[in-house]
Amino acid sequence: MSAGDETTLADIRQRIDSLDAQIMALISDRAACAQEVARIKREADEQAEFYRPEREAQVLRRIHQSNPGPLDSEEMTRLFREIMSACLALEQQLSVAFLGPEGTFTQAAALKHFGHSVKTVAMSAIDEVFREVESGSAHYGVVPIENSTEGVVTHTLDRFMQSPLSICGEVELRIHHHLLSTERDLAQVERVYSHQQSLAQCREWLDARLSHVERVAVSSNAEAARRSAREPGTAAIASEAAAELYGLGVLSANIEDSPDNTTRFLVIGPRSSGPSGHDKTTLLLSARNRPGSLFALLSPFANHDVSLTRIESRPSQCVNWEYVFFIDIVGHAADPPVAGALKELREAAELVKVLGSYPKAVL
Ligand SMILES: C=C(O[C@@H]1C=C(C(=O)O)C=C[C@H]1O)C(=O)O
Repeated sequence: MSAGDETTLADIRQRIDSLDAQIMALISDRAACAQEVARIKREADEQAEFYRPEREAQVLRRIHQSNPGPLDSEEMTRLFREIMSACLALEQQLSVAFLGPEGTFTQAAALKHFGHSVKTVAMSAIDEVFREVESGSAHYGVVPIENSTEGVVTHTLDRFMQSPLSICGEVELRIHHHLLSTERDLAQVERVYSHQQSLAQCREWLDARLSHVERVAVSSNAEAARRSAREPGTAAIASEAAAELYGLGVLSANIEDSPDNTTRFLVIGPRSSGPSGHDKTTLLLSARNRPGSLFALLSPFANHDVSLTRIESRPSQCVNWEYVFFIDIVGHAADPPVAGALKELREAAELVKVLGSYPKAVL
């Protein structure tokens, strides 16, 4: 490097220092605005809602769409996710219950959705996450819904049948599995712990690289990491967060057989979200037990041009009805086409429960 390069570097670093000072001043201005918003909300209503998922989704969408580069839009949006999280924490420190233990993918989903300025509280079962939010001990909860890793979808769906809570958000998370261990060498690994689903999702890799090694299924990936940390000669298949938390090294990264393995989570809270412009609605429906009843449930959506993105049937836990249907549709319950479909549906169905309208996941 020449003396000229050194001078240029010094100049650029000086510019970076000055930009950092400006960024800090701007973030502080933004934080002061959030405090002002909090004051106004508190004055208007003692039980004020500080967290506004629809507003946050709109802010993040705007950032995602208007990012000029060179930073990737996802990266820029993540930075703003954290700025907003810190601003909201000035208004109110949120507590978010999640399906634990510490280091699970559900915790990663909670932090992805709310940012790192919330307090996450580990629960040992989905039912406990619901109860923690129902009792008001936690403000919000995060539970897996379409989960290729923990295999608990039906549990979450069934719990909605008896819960007064609403869905106020969704989170999508790319699932990467890593082989974690305190050992430095694959040859030292004699046993691998993980959740049964994760073992299945890494089967080809395990067959190729660790075919001789015992595979032991445990209750969660985080539990696998916890055990492996205490037992020499073992490894766990789990997330990067679990590696950090339990002091394990990454022996081999991204060992999942299918690289685009995504899991969806729901955010549950006392009420659903306001309209953000790009929303989804989840409904719980049951039909009268007679021929053509499923058709009667679905035709109102077609009549009002509302798209269905998912339909799931579950045995009802009631004597009156045989099955209930969980249906995801595009749009907010307050959007005219959805409102029209719901009105028509209420005449045809035995039960129509709007589990929640919420912004489509931005990140
Ligand atoms: C500032 C507000 O409150 C919270 C913080 C937000 C932010 O920092 O941008 C956005 C929505 C709310 O969760 C608001 O309601 O506008």
